[in-house]
Amino acid sequence: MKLGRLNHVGVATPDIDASIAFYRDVMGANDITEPFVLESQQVRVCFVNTPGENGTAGTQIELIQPTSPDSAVGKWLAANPLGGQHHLCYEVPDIHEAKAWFESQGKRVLGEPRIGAHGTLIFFVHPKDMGGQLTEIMETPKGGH
Ligand SMILES: CC[C@H](C(=O)O)C(=O)SCCNC(=O)CCNC(=O)[C@H](O)C(C)(C)COP(=O)(O)OP(=O)(O)OC[C@H]1O[C@@H](n2cnc3c(N)ncnc32)[C@H](O)[C@@H]1OP(=O)(O)O
Ligand SMILES: [Co+2]
Repeated sequence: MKLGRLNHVGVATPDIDASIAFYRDVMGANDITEPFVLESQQVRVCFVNTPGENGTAGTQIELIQPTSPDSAVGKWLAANPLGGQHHLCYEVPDIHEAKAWFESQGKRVLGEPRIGAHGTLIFFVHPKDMGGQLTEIMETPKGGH
């Protein structure tokens, strides 16, 4: 498998509007997308775009607020009420090759690849098999960033 760029850091929050104000007013972010609900993942999500180099896209902070306490992020927030780093997302050129690779390494791939918040195929690998890090794998968008 060929590891691509770190596409985003997933940051869970109990209040996405307060987190947007924090990234804008404290962190000086000037490129934050409008939040939208991704019902399939029971999250309200937006992206804080950080500057890249030489005109390339930088890594994003993916702010995720659960729409239900029974969701993956809702459960995580119950144990981490302030929120914080929830997962890392790396790009790969071929999502199906990557899934086969992680399974060959004995890592638990959570479900079949599905369309994620960036509109490309993604899957997650269980944190207990990844040194404690919930890891999202995402197919590199065809048109780049
Ligand atoms: C914006 C949408 C975008 C997209 O999908 O495109 C997203 O990124 S959505 C993000 C939300 N979706 C997910 O996180 C899907 C993948 N996650 C899961 O399937 C579950 O959260 C899972 C399987 C990792 C844990 O679910 P479970 O029901 O087993 O919850 P437990 O609380 O029992 O956790 C078991 C065990 O894992 C530890 N854990 C849970 N979440 C995390 C995490 N984010 N990072 C690290 N470790 C995590 C938890 O502490 C438990 O450990 P233990 O030692 O047993 O207490
Ligand atoms: Co994500």
